[in-house]
Amino acid sequence: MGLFDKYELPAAGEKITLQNGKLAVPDQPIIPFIEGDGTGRDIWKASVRVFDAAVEKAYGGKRKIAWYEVYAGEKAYNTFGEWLPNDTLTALREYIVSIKGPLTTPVGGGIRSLNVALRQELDLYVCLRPVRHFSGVPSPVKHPELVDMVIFRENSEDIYAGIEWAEGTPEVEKVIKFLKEEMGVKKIRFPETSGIGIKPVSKEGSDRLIRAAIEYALKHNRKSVTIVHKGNIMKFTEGAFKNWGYELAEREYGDRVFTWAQYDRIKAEQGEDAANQAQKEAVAAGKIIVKDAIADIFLQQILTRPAEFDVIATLNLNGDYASDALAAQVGGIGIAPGANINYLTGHAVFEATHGTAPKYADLDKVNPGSVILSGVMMLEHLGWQEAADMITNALTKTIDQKVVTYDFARLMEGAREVKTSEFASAMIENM
Ligand SMILES: NC(=O)C1=CN([C@@H]2O[C@H](COP(=O)(O)OP(=O)(O)OC[C@H]3O[C@@H](n4cnc5c(N)ncnc54)[C@H](OP(=O)(O)O)[C@@H]3O)[C@@H](O)[C@H]2O)C=CC1
Ligand SMILES: O=C(O)CCC(=O)C(=O)O
Ligand SMILES: [Mg+2]
Repeated sequence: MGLFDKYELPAAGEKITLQNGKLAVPDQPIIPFIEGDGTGRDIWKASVRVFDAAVEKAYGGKRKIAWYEVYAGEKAYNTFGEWLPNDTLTALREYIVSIKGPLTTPVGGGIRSLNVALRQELDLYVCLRPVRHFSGVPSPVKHPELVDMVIFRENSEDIYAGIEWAEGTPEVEKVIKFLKEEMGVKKIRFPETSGIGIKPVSKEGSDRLIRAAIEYALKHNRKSVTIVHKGNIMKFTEGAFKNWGYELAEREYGDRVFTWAQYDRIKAEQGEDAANQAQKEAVAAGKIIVKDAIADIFLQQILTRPAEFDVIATLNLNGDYASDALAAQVGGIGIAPGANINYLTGHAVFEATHGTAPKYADLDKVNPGSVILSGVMMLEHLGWQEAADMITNALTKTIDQKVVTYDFARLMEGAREVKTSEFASAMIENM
């Protein structure tokens, strides 16, 4: 039997492979893409032209991406009668690096998130979302340039595991009975009418996420890693995440980090001045400060003192909220890129932070910037830095010319509002 049940094999290109833990990228790599639902369709059409133009210009035709369409969401359902065909998972595994548009998830019922399913099936345990300001991009805050953070969101656990039972079902009745009778739980306020959700958070899952964040901070000369959690309330999930983070930082990176757990120990033994002095010396020695913040105050402080935050390591739900909040500070979700990565297998699925924005679907209206910048992250992941830089420069230049889509135009003086496709064309002209 062939590789796929329903899909044809790619017509052109060669496979990316993993050799000695590193990606080996041929000049014509096969890269699967999922177009996405809703505005995903408008955005993909525009973005792919930008990617192809940049690669062509950067390498004079020597390199070219062999795009390979795979299906998920509405297009998959309409074509194959399945929301997430097995062939898609096979392709994403086989070809290692891919990119996707957003996929719709119904609220309160219906299918579970296909986006989350892809992350779980490929064990893409890091959701990496860099947030920084591009000059000229309109922002609701006075100093958007102070925001330069990289979110490491745990991508395989937490309430996104989808372990929940609906109110009124025999299943939830059974779970509530078990909790009351066998676990001594007395605090379910309305046991007759509750739905129940379960939040699994493991040491292994937390360790690998926090390790990836610290590795990133070391590699990119960042100043700090902040572990963001709600550990005062959820002690054995979010609180444990914080504790495991400090333990891992000291155990695996002892000579290259200084943690606030260390600070607290020094303070308890030798006083506050000694602790401050120890932290000062660590900073002077170029060590990374590993600290933590409770999620609610974190959301205030990223607004009031963004310069104090750098790399962020957090659990799945916190990371989801923080991503959209931080995106707003640097110009909105129209320009917020991301990647889902397994650093051990090399598998990576690049995708924007935003969703399908259905009210704008097929209007050729929305900002393609998030997917375009996700593509920049993908090109960097492939080691095609020249093409990546060409796109970033073209994006900056186009925005500087005040040629922007509706989301920026409504916040800018003297902007020329263009369609999704026109923005891509303007970028290509600016390369
Ligand atoms: N990874 C994924 O595939 C994700 C999927 N989703 C799914 O998407 C669907 C819709 O979710 P929703 O909560 O409405 O969030 P969306 O991110 O889809 O849209 C919310 C708002 O964000 C703005 N926006 C989104 N994309 C762009 C863009 N490219 N350019 C400019 N502005 C943009 C628009 O704001 P305005 O109206 O102010 O112009 C839009 O109304 C849901 O089914 C959800 O589950 C959500 C997030 C991620
Ligand atoms: O899967 C979805 O529909 C939403 C996911 C999401 O909001 C995210 O990953 O940021
Ligand atoms: Mg989200």
